[in-house]
Amino acid sequence: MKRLIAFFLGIFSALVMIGIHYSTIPPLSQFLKKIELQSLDYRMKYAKKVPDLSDAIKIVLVNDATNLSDKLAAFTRLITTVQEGALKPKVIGFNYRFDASEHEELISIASTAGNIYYGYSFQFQVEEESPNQDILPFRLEITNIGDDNSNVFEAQQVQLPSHKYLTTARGIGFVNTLPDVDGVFRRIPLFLRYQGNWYGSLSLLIAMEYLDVGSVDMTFYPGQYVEITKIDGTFMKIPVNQYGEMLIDFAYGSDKKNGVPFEIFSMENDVLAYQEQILNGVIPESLRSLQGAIVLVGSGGRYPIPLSASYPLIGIHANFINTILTNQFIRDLSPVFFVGVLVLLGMLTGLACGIHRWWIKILLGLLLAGCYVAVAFGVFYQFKLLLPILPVLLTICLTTLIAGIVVRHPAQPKTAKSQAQPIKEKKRKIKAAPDDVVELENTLIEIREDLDRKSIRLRSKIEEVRILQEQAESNHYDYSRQVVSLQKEIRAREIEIKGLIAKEEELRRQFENLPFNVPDVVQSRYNPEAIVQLFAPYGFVTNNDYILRTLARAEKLGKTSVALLIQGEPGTGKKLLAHIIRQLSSRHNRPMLEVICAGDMDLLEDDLFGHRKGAFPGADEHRMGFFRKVDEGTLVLEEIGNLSMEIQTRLIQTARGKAVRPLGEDLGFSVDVRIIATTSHNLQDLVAKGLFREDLYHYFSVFPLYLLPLRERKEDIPMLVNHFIAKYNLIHSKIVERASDDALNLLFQHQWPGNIIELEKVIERAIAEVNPGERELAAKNISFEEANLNSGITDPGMLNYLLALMDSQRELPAYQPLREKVLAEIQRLYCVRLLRLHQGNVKNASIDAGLKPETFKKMLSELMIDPEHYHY
Ligand SMILES: Nc1ncnc2c1ncn2[C@@H]1O[C@H](COP(=O)(O)OP(=O)(O)OP(=O)(O)O)[C@@H](O)[C@H]1O
Repeated sequence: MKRLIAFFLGIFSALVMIGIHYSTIPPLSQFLKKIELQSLDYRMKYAKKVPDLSDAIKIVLVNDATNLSDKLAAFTRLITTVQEGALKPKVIGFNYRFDASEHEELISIASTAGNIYYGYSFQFQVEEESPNQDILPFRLEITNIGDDNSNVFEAQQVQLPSHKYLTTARGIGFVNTLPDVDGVFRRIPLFLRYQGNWYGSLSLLIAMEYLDVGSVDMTFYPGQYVEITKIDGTFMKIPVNQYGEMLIDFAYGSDKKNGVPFEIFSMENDVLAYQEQILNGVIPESLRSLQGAIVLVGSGGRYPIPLSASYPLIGIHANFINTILTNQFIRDLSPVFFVGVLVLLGMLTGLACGIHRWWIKILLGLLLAGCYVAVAFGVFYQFKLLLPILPVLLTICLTTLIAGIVVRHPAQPKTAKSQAQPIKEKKRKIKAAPDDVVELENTLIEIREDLDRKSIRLRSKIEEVRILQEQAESNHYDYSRQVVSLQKEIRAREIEIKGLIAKEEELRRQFENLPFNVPDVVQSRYNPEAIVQLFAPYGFVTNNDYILRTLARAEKLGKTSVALLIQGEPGTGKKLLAHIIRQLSSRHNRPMLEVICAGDMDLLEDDLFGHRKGAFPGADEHRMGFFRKVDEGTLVLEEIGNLSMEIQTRLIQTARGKAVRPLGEDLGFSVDVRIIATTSHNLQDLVAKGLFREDLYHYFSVFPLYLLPLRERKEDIPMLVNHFIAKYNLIHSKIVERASDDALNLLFQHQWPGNIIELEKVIERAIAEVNPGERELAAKNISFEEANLNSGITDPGMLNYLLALMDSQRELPAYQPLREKVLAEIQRLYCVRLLRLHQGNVKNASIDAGLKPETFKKMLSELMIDPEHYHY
């Protein structure tokens, strides 16, 4: 459904793009306009392509403008009369304004020559009033041009419409001597509007003449292009802005490295200097090229480019005419092709919208925009076709954004991975297990076991040294040779162990850099039936694929002696799994101890590592500590995330060094203990907050096992219910066989914040309530509240604390940690009740609590409570 919405949004975006294209240029802000101009500048500047140059254009520069009219009259007479037109150009354009009354000779020579234009503009007739003010169809009648000189002179007064980013010219013919506001010369006008009339430019006139389009139909679409239909039916389009100005690439011809592109003659040095020669019938070879050419006469700088000279117009006209003659103007794109591109883009945008991760969406949007720019540039360079970049880019970005908001995806339920391994969460899930990953993990297990073995051996060597030294002291025998050789061995082993640790570290990093989650890969190979059969006798019931995979991995890892970490919310079965792992391991008949890492940390430290008699006041006896008590066995450390930094430091030393040093002892005792740690915290977060040692985290996190919360595996509920019915039938002497459908429905609806332990309590109470002889648990027997409250206390340390507080025999706990713990637990219970009441609605819950939503949210995140879980 969401994909469909996204797809239609894509189509919609395509329609928007098409709409933008076919409407007149959309009202872009001045800012955007500026960007557009700058992008054009950029293209012009970096268009390194050498332009095609028409050899039809010849430029005659007037070096010295004194007696200009006479000079031009002499020149005109010369080239139009000599040898019956041997030098006669096709068109001559004077880039000057002359007053007919003052320059009679020149005007009369020019007007009789027939192909000489000395004005700057011509007026043309608008054929009809277009219903659409934006479109101006007209017929260009070149034959009329120049007949009425008054138009020429009137045109001198034209003031172009002023525009922030466009040229303000002083009059037709003087255009583009002024730069745009940003100092760049950009345009040449094809058309100018003056007193309600439109005027065409000299350049246009000359170009039309040369192209033999003495009479053409033109349609001027301000802001888009001028369409010129030639007599032979072919047409061309010249893009113009809304003021009739043509975008012209001044880079053409301005490449000074390649020299001046057009052939240039100097009026005084090349042309008039040969006057006598020419009149005698000898035409210098260099001047022959004027015949049949477009001759532009004007004064100016050395180069026919419009950037520095005071009269740069011939450069502009030459460029412009060259552009038309060589077809280098930017053409419009075929509508079919264009629509095709837009629809494709729209659909891709739609697809991008269908992806739920916002950053992928943004990346895709940018990628699409990048593709579009690349296509637009490619099309521009290859075909000289212009794709409207800016509006389309804007549309792509906007549509992606809007669609991102509209196509909302529900928050993803936290998966096993997301809690178990936040880093690896980012990685792709894969179905098959590549052999090399399994291989890699096996190697890691081997290294870890090897490390353990070698550390134990190292310990025994150190022990030997100690014993020898003690014996030497008592029997005065010299053992120094043996001691030296042992110490040598110890050093060698230490180096070996260092190497192994480095190797382990490297492999661990490799795991982290793999593009997928290692447990997922390794766990994907398992036989569900075998796993169910293996775990059922231990009272572990499940039907959930992920849990079965976890059990498969637990079985594999369980057989080894490596330290393990079991993660999961309270009541998900971590302890149960730890017990089973121990049962499956070779240490099953060795001692096992469970320690809740909570309460007074000093006491716990003493519990774990022990002390020597007299180590501190009140230490009347030696104390072994749990590590030594369970030597060769298994130590389960519950809620390892609660450990103080001191204990963490001693723990990693003990775990790595395989030796425990009780308080007050100089030397450590070797111990071979397998540690299984459990936690309901996100240890990585604790590491980030500086509350958990990174090395200890890595020590355990290499082989993590994660148990899903019950709300994410509700398919387990019926099996679990049956399991607990059987268990509590025995205890309460009942004969219940099953739960009714209504009861099961009720159980399915519940979100189980207390997980399986909560379910167990609900069933236990229901069984207790059921009448003797009844065979079915009914919905009425199910009640959650009390169970919730009981299971609500999730921190085992909390209970320890409270017990210690109430039991006068026990040591009084320290106030500060007690206060923090109790407060945190109360906050947690309170928040959970509130969220349940408001079905996960944070805003309402915060109002109820009299807190700002942000404060409430912060509190939830500190307590690691996800409101989504109460959204039912
Ligand atoms: N898959 C299961 N099948 C049957 N019983 C289960 C299962 N998982 C948990 N239980 C039962 O639920 C109860 C809670 O399990 P356990 O104490 O192992 O959870 P925990 O995660 O260690 O809890 P906490 O973090 O609060 O210590 C136990 O009675 C256990 O037997």
